[in-house]
Amino acid sequence: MSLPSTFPLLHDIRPDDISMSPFIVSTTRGFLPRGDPITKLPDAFSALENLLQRMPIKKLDGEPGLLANGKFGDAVLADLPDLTDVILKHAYDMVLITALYRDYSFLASAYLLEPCHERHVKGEEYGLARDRLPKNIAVPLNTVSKIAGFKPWMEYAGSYALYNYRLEDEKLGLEYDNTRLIRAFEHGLDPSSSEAGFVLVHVAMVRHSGELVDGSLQVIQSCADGNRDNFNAGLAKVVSAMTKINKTMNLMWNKSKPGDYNSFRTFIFGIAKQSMFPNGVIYEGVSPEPQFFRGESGANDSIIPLCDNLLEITMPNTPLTEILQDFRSYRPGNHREFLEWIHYRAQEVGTKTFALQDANSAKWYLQALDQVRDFRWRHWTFTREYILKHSKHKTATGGSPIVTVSYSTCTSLLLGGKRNKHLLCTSAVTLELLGSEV
Ligand code: HEM
Ligand SMILES: N[C@@H](CC(=O)c1ccccc1NC=O)C(=O)O
Repeated sequence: MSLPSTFPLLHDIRPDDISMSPFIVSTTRGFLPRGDPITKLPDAFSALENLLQRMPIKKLDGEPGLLANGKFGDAVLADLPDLTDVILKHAYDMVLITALYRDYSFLASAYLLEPCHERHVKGEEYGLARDRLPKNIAVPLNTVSKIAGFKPWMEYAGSYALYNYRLEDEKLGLEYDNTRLIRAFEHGLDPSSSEAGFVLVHVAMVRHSGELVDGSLQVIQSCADGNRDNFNAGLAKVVSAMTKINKTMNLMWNKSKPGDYNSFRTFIFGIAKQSMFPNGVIYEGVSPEPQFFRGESGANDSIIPLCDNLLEITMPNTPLTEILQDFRSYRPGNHREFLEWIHYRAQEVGTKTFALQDANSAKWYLQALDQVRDFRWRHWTFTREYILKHSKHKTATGGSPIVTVSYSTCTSLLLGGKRNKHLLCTSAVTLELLGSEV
């Protein structure tokens, strides 16, 4: 099959156009939304806004909120009308619908996982979560998810991470110190907290993905044209963007402390493959059948998959391959289409072969690979320091088995020599491998 030689990528991000999804890949904003998320809901949604502001363990004013003392579940049942009809009147406004998706997915996670949080703070295991999502959350969440094209459960891009930042001062843009969270479970409304740091470092990294997208397109196009100089310049942009992304990633250690991670992590688990939800969740008013969705995860970020696809880094077939395939459906539709297009076009034009035919191109290509290796090594150290050293829970938020299974078989399949292991494996596979080795 021959693919279109160009991808309909946005060069003009049209931040004020509310008829399009906020998540359209562009050469300027990369994988960030086209425009910064709206931070306060219109008055028609004041009951929802009010509940969200009262929800976090520490509210914006520093006082304890509803999750601090197990009062959130009762407040949901008492104070939240079913706003589905109001939502349907705004179905044309994709920017608002995406903000509502973020907000209802926060409510759903907080509501169902509140009992697990209560046990976790007492030093106990998570135990069972609530297993029924009440109609006043379930129906609106299902409605906005359908319109926005997300799963009706919190996602990385459309909710917790990439649609959850605001600028303290509009003029100062996306500089790290100028960003704040819109919604939080724990202490995240305090910008110096580990929850804020965790999310805002992701945003600060993805901020550099415009240059990565731009460079990737140039690599594909110039390879198809046989234009060596442009090809090298495209790879140089990829290296430049990835160098910035990796440097920013290193901020995580300072902005979000490993020992703090597990307290807000309770709220970002999924409802599939988790001991807290052995029978999934009934969405009241939506379906009598239990629902199962993976939790959000950086595995749904598009930076590393873009590099893998562009540079033709091949993935070995392991028990985790299927899980990683499944993660793909938890990305915004346009991110997914773009990654697929890069995947097939890179093979069609032969980026790797073209790079290795020339010493200068090969140098740039290897530098790009080295950035991917750098990312994956640091990512593994995050997993070790933030999760494995502090948690006995066997499954990561996205539902991959983090510490249990012995992956020795796939280790030998994958590695084919220790030196290239971080390059060959996806991050999730890498951590499994190293988890069983280190
Ligand atoms: C303290 C910081 C982090 C921790 C503890 C962490 C942890 C994890 C874990 C446990 C997984 C396994 C997947 C699952 O089941 O959920 C994962 C996957 C992944 N994470 Fe992270 N992560 C962190 C930061 C990041 C950042 C900053 C990014 C990039 C923006 C990222 C990108 C990825 C990717 C791309 C995957 C796997 C998908 C693949 O390799 O194809 N992570 N992470
Ligand atoms: N899978 C991780 C969480 C995680 O990965 C994540 C969750 C929300 C936003 C970004 C994330 N980043 C990294 O992979 C975990 O199990 O803790």
